[in-house]
Amino acid sequence: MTVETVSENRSFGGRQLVCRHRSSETGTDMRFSLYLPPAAESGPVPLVWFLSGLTCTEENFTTKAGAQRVAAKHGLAVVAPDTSPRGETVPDDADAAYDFGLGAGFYVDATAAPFDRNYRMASYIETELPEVLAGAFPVDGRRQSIMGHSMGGHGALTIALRNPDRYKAVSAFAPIASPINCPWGQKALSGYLGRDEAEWRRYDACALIEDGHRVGDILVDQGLADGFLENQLKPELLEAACGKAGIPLTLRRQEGYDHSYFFIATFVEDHLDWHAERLTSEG
Ligand SMILES: N[C@@H](CCC(=O)N[C@@H](CS)C(=O)NCC(=O)O)C(=O)O
Repeated sequence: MTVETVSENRSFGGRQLVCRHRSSETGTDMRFSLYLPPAAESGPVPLVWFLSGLTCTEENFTTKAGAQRVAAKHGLAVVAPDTSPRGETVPDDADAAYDFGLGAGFYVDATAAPFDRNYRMASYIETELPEVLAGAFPVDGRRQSIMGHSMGGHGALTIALRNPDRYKAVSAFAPIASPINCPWGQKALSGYLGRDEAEWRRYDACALIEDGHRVGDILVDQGLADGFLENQLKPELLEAACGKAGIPLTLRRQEGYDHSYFFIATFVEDHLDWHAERLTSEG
């Protein structure tokens, strides 16, 4: 499997890469960013996944979150994939809206035409990209964790809930708590999966928890000045689902913070500390 380096920059003693490869899942070229800390020079390091939100590419988190310093401190690799397949032949939203299609893959495997050909972001993140990374870089597949923002927070929670043995930690910034119960999610799930709502449940963190899926514990930060809080994000639904299931959820409601990367950059160190603690403890 060929992985091409698009750019490389030294950062906090490590390497910030942007890479491109051919994806068999999406049928397109895909880009991701990968930070390798100085510790990766001497052997495989734990790998943290960051899944981004609507409109993002691999670039937003990489250039705005300031994660490299903390990742270097803990000896963590951090991968930030793109949020959808892209290219001339990839179908987009009929109105080219920002919340469906390009830049809005929602981390599902689409089953509805014409999206089912390319929009296979669940399998891409869960299966294909881990293999690509393990084959090309000094990352330790037995020590992985996952976090994300907004649509990517939904992705991180749902992927962790479906693969509890794979990820040793999960956290989210302003996640879409229950896509079944918000306009962004309803548009995405009906467009990618069709109208049968039973098929939507494996892509909804609250439904997965209701259906018996479990993770060890969850950290969520949510800004209280986030314009999407009430209509789209609804952390109270995750709080209720975790409460009922007995999943320890640390939900921090942050006064005055909005939905932007200024919010993420403020708390990214707390999240990487949380991940490092769980990635480096035995068991
Ligand atoms: N463009 C949309 C908002 C999209 C949005 O806020 N995207 C978030 C993720 S859900 C993001 O990370 N945007 C890119 C950035 O801030 O760099 C709007 O105007 O309502």
